[in-house]
Amino acid sequence: MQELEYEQKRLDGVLESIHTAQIENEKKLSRAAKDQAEVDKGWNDVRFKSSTYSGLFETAMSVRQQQQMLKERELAQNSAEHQAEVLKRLDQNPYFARIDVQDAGSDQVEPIYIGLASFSDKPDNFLVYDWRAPISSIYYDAGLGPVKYETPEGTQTAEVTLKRQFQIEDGKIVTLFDTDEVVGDQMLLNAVSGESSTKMKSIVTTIQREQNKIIRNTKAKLLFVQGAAGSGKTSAVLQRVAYLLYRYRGNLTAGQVIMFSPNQLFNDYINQVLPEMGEQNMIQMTFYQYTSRRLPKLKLETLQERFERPKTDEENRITDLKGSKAYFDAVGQYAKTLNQHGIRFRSVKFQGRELISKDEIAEIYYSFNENYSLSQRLEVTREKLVNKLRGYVSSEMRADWVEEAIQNLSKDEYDSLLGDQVREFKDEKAEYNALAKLIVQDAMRPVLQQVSRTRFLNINAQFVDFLRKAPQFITLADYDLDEASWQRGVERTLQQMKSKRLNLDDMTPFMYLFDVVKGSHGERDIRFIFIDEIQDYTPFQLAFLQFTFPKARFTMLGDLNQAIFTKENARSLHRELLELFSTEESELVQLTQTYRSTQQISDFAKALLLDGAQIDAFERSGAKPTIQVVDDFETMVQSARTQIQQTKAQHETTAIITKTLAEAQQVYAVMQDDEDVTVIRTENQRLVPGTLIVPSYLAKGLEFDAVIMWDASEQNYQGDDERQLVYTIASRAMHQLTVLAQGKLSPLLNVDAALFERK
Ligand SMILES: Nc1ncnc2c1ncn2[C@@H]1O[C@H](COP(=O)(O)OP(=O)(O)OP(=O)(O)O)[C@@H](O)[C@H]1O
Repeated sequence: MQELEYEQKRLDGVLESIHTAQIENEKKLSRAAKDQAEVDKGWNDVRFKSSTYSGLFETAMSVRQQQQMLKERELAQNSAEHQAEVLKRLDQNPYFARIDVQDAGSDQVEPIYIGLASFSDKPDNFLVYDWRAPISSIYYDAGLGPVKYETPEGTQTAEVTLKRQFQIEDGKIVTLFDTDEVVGDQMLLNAVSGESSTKMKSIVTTIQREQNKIIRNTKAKLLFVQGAAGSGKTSAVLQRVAYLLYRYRGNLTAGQVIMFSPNQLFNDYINQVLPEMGEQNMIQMTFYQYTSRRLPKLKLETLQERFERPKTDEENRITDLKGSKAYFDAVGQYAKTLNQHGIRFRSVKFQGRELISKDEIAEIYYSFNENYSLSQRLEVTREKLVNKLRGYVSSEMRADWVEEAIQNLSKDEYDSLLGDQVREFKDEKAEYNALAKLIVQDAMRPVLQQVSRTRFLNINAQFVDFLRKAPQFITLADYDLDEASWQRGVERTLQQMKSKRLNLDDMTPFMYLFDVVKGSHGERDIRFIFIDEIQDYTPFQLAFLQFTFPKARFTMLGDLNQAIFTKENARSLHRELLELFSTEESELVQLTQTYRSTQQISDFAKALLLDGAQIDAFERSGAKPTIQVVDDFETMVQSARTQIQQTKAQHETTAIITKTLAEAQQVYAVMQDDEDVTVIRTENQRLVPGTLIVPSYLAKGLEFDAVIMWDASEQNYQGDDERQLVYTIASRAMHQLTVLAQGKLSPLLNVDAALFERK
């Protein structure tokens, strides 16, 4: 009790200091606002003198001065504003843990209080340490006793004599307990027994040791995290972003960090975590969005198409080939041949007439010696073409259309054409020439622009040429394919391209070829790339991302058991990754403990896998999953309704996860008049509270209190390659899992009868 009193007193003191700091900061803010007003007033004194050179110079100088002042004020204001936010957050919850640490060589034991941000009332007197500070790492890493922790100056040894955890609400300590474990199980239990919500939560107070390793790793060029469903991969990685922004503050901005996520719904699900921790959000994208940004004119197949479109065996084998690293290398080899011959151009046209033919462009392109790279060739070709076009201006000035245009000029058009130019001409001819030149230059501007944007490259034709020749650069037989089957595949791609569409299989190679031909050096200012659900990427895509972000460190998270798009190929992914990144630069972290689901659900989900050995359930008890096999659709609906009512009574929410979108629509059609039911049709929707009906491929990464797996019948889930899908669906459930099936249960759900209840 004494301890509680002591801690409450200390807390009161800290809160008081926070309030004092808030008042000080308020003053700063209003001072900054006042200064701002003065700067604004200053603009009125900036005289725009533009008739003379010295006048212009003077104006520029005073503008520059104003800008400088503006910048300083803005900086002051921003930091004061930022500080206001930090203080507000600290006021709500100043800290969540205390560790007592005695550094080696020191005779003092120092209590360290850990919170979401650092706070000191005077220089070097830290009342709260940021959870990302080097010393805070101890809290997550070790129990009592001797410890080591990393500091910018090197490894430090110390002794931990106390670990204490707090829950603080409205300025009062509601719970306090001491522990000798890493992060006490009780605290973790409290954290994970909560209900699901439409937004992911931060795990800052209960980060586990293995997770902490992921969060604080700064060495690896490739950090590969293999973790079971619900093992906190995504949670840990969001903390990692926050950590990196802190660790490299001043040198790293949120705009230099990109997170590739599986779908938009997931983006929406995680986008509160960083702002709630007081950090800016990183750039979040799906690979789909990335490609559409790069190639807006080509439409990539949607997730639904990728998941549901039936494919023949031959198509599947082609897909395998196109996802391989060997195919990536094939693009590179093909591109090399373009140094000698074979580049495809489009002629440069003006008003429908061909000004420079393809052959002419090719002649220029290949007129440079073999030491030129593709990008240098393109660069000098572009320059030559621009010069050539400039040369056309004088011949074009004599064209009939120009004469006609001049004759038809109205007074206004005449004025705006000449703009600021002096209007005194020697004679009529000089006037005519001046006008003609301006008219032709105007008309040609778009052509010049196209040339400078290298539109004369015919990338579509180039890509088709590559597809046709690819068998020269890759061994088809390795993929059980022959020339004829390959060429049939090429025809299918061609058909798609006619309607400006591409599959993901083709889209990435297309972008890569485009980049290589243009000599792109990638997006070099991006420093960290995070890829969630890595198992759904192909080695080709990963090699491409590495090429695109050459300066970035990669963190890849995945669960090979949830490979619902790439299926069995995902198994070799890690090996292939090690070919992209050298072994010394890569680190693999495995997370085996799952936190999302109750022990009963985890055990059941694990049994669905053939080799689910490396999954440890967290000890949290709940009801066993139920399996109910019924005769018809109506009874399935009935059972679902009963389950939803039960979950609702406990203030929890249910998701019905169907295999396909069509099924989701079908279920929605009969349930739409029930209370609070929403169907998720596309990834661009938002998650809302209430009952959700979601197709499986959109449920990736999400979690729900209760999950109803819809129609797990033999008819619906047949092949062994759907095992991972079944596992992914089952592992979305936190407290309750209900499997419904119509007719006969899928053999994929044949697990030990002790693991579930049959209804
Ligand atoms: N250290 C932790 N403390 C508290 N809760 C945690 C911790 N780690 C994970 N969780 C909780 O476990 C659940 C699953 O975490 P998360 O979604 O990050 O897992 P995941 O590995 O990305 O899962 P999946 O692969 O299935 O998408 C979340 O509710 C998360 O809050």
